[in-house]
Amino acid sequence: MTQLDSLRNPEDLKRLPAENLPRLAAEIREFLITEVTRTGGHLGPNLGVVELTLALHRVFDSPRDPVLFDTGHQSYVHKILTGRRDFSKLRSQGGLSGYPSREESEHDFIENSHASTVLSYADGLAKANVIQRRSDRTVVAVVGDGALTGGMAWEALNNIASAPDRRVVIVVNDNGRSYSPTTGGLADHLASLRMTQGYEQALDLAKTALNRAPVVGQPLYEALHGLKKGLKDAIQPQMMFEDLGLKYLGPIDGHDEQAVEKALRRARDFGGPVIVHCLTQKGKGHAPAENHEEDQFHAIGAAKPAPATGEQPAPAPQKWTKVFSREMVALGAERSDLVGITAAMLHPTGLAPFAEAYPDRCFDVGIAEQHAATSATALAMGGLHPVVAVYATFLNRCFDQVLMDAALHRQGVTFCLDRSGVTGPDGASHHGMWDLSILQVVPGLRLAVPRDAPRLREQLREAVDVDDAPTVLRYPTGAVAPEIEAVGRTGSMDVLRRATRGGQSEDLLLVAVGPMAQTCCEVADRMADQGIGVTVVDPRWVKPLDPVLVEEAARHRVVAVVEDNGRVGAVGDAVARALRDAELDIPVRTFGIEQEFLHHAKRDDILAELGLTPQSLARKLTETVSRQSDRRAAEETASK
Ligand SMILES: Cc1ncc(C[n+]2csc(CCOP(=O)(O)OP(=O)(O)O)c2C)c(N)n1
Ligand SMILES: CC(=O)[C@@H](O)[C@H](O)COP(=O)(O)O
Ligand SMILES: [Mg+2]
Repeated sequence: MTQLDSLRNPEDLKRLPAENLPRLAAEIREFLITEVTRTGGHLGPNLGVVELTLALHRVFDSPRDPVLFDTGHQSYVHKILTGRRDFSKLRSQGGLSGYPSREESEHDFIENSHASTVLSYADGLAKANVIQRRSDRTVVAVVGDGALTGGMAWEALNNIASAPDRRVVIVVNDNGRSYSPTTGGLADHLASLRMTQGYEQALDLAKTALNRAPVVGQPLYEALHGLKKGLKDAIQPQMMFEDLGLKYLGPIDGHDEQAVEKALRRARDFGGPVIVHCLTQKGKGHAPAENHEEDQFHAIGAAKPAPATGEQPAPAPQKWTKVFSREMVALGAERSDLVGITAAMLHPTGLAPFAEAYPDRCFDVGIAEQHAATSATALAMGGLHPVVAVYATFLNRCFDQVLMDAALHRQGVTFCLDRSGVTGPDGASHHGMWDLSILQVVPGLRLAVPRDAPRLREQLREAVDVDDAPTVLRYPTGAVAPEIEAVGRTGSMDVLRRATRGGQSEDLLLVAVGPMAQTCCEVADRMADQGIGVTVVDPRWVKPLDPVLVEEAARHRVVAVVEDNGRVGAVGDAVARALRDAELDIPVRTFGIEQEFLHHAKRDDILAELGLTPQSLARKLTETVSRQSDRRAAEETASK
């Protein structure tokens, strides 16, 4: 039986002799490498917190002492130690979430995978403990060096530091990386702390060596020590936190489980807010991850089945991100005013090649979308055209900045939202199902949803040519959709299928939003087989809607809109409002994501569950057209 097999809960862990822990850590690493390599997931971050999580659950009493994780992608070890070891369907339908899940365990608190929130939760829970006189409980928050570059973290620190009676232990999991090396002044500061620790070790080595050296040894060591003291004073590494009123312990080797335990016990017994600064390595213990320069296996895909003997592996499909990435590099050569901005996701958003080609024109602001949006507004005011590349779900973080900075000041900022719509394995807080709704209310903002690669290229160019309003493009995760050429264009709207019956009044106008064009064309083909005339259009720019869409609708009996976004307040509602404003009494059906938090599963499986498939849509719309025809026939009969 392995050590891991003997563990059922944190109590079992607490009873383990310390000398057993290195072997347990090795077993956990082996488990993570085996399981996550097969399923895909955040292997690197979790390999980096094995000893740290062991120490957390040996020192604190979860869930009485809530153990909170920022972003939550590094909570696999926490799950293993709290009785969840079936990783067979990790991040898949019916399997474990890749983040903490309140439904899964009483030991889990934060399901939101948006970074930089954990300290706010810690502050709130600590206040609740004081008010409810739970003075013997400690709130523990694990926050990464990347998450600490988010503004919310400092709002929370400001509050946590203001009350010395609140028992909060902040564990800074400092591996020097978000995906790429963490950027910014804070990152430099943390680096200086790491250096301090490096100096401590170097000095210890020097002391040992020099003490052996006759005569010159001791004086030389004193000189070195003076240098280090001076350097330490000069950098004042821990002073920043202590000046805030937070006790600082560290830096500590985050892979020395006993050292972390010792520091955590000190922090717990301190009885007030304490920072325990742990130095860790992303991907620790797995050389391919440790040596992976781009992101140390921050998030890996599921292992692909080996091709049958003799077969060549299928070429990887082109991704939406790659199309954006290449067009940005091309545009960067044509436009010296183009600048790129990322919120700590240079590679995942595809801006890395642009940064490589134009290093002075690309900025990684850290996990700070709000700062990204407002500093982009100022870059535009300064005569440049910024392109802010973020995941669609993270745009929520800077909605006010889009509204009250970029739009209010009518500045030409282009936001490119990758991973829009249903994403899949990252669950509720990662699906990009909000932007088509929330952006509808932003005055002057223009919103494009390209249906395929040529349109992404075309509309990115159209967007960066707009210098008096924010523009937004949004596209999904994964492989780019097949190209669909228009059979005509009226205004800025592409016609993809013209109803076959011709004549004044066609059965159905199907408005395809972006990549849903492929599904809508299949719907039209299915319905044509039933003798139903369907026109399919792609508005391309869904805000503002081109008036030609209303004119086209007037020639149809039913209008339907299909979009990969929450239904409420999105494009479907905008089309319905435009028809009402034109006093057109035509029924409008809107198809999209019901306004609920979606679980984790494969994108295609979720789209099928939502009924956003050709089969389901054709069936529903055939019924709608039939009911509308019957209604019209009845009205005609009644009017005779
Ligand atoms: C608001 C927000 N923006 C971007 C992301 C994408 N993201 C997920 S993890 C991560 C890096 C986190 O770095 P760190 O906090 O240091 O944790 P580590 O992965 O190093 O353990 C980022 C940028 C996010 N989850 N939330
Ligand atoms: C935790 C987080 O926000 C990211 O690591 C995310 O899981 C990556 O998603 P992609 O795999 O779509 O890049
Ligand atoms: Mg980090």
